[in-house]
Amino acid sequence: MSFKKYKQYPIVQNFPRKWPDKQITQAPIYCSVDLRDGNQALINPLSVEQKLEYFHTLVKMGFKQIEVSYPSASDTDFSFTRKLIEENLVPDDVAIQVLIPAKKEWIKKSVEAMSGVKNGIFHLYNPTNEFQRRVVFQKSDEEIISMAVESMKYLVELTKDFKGNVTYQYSPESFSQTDLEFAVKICNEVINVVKPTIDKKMIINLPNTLEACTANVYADRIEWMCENLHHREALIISVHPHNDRGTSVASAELAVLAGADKVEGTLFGNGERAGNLDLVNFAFNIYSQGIDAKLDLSIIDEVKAMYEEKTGLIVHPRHPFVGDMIFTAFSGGHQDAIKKGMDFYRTQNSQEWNVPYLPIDPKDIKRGYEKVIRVNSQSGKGGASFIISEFLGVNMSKDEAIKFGLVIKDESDKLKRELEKEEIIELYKKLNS
Ligand SMILES: CC(=O)SCCNC(=O)CCNC(=O)[C@H](O)C(C)(C)COP(=O)(O)OP(=O)(O)OC[C@H]1O[C@@H](n2cnc3c(N)ncnc32)[C@H](O)[C@@H]1OP(=O)(O)O
Ligand SMILES: CC(C)C(=O)C(=O)O
Repeated sequence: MSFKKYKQYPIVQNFPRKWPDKQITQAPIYCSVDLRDGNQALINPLSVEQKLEYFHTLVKMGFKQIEVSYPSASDTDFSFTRKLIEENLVPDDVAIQVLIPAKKEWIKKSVEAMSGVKNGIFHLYNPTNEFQRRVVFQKSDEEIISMAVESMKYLVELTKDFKGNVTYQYSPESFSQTDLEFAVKICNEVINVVKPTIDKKMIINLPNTLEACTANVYADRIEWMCENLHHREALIISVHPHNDRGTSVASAELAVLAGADKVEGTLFGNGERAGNLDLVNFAFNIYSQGIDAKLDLSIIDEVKAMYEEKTGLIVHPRHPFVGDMIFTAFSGGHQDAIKKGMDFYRTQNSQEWNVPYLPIDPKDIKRGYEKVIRVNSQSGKGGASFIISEFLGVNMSKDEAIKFGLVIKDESDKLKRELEKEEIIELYKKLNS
């Protein structure tokens, strides 16, 4: 094992960045790529029926852009796209997106899959980083650019008679490892083919295909691209962060500050390797800043159950905002502050959530308060007295709470486990009978 075989990611030199002084003030456009990028990372990709149930959940949550398939990958992906269109299963305000590699036969197949679509996003991609240009594709820079340009021309030609709304999206795939000069050159050539206008925009998606830099560097790269792309006013800039360094949420947030209008990601971050951007985490971050997240996050436990069932993956109990243990405190200091904070919130009838250690009100996602305070030998008087006041309606004096807290701590330490709410109530009743 040697760190010497890795090299440091280049920063954007002498760049007068503006994004550090900005704040997120509204939710960006979300695009769920669960049914494509998430799907291609599953041990067993989803069936048509499973995709359909998943799709309905995404629609129910409020997603307006959903990448539904890679139509040239499999019969399942092709048939699912056809089913959505032929059976009119896509609401009018939802656009479906398909991923298309830059090869004629695959473009043709993808266009066939989208025939009759009401709102379609045709997402063309080819890898652009130097290593892939030279080693994987063995093409010159001009040939790689020509691959993108000719493919986009072919795509535009094949879709020119479509009656529905057609939007083109281009990704310089592996943008994360592509030098900026080349990335902007290839994107500008593709933009020249589509000729977007303010009224008919195209999407340029700048993926962090392999996350290898800190979030601030990704933001610099996005802002640099925004400043150097032609016809910025006619573009929707999209980002597609992966999570190889575990910082995809930060990358997405800073990229939005840097000018991104759209973010692509998946529920709970499923995706290749360490995953895609976790859109649930991202949206809750927005919500907990007092901004409309533009997704129905109140049904997240229902969504989580669907996700775990379909993907066979488990959402970690400490997953931000939604894990099973996310609103639970065992330690005395935290419990004491939570109890005092909750009492204050209720008695003052406060409109502003400001309870220590609880980033949001568990009730927002239809969770009760019973899991907020759980008692073991790390707990103090606050935990036990919270249980007694919350579930027995008895408010102990401070002295009484101190004594009772010690009884509970000893009992839990002796049993070497957490005490259930019922056990605590039982002990309280016994001591007071
Ligand atoms: C970062 C991302 O997520 S990109 C999306 C990646 N997703 C997927 O690949 C899932 C779906 N893919 C598939 O089902 C298959 O790879 C197919 C159907 C596209 C191609 O299958 P095959 O013809 O067997 O090719 P295979 O998978 O071995 O290799 C990929 C080939 O496509 C080429 N290729 C890869 N990406 C692209 C692209 N965007 N445009 C054009 N060609 C491409 C590769 O250079 C390679 O070409 P070669 O066979 O001439 O060497
Ligand atoms: C096709 C592109 C957007 C992709 O999935 C990636 O680069 O991760």
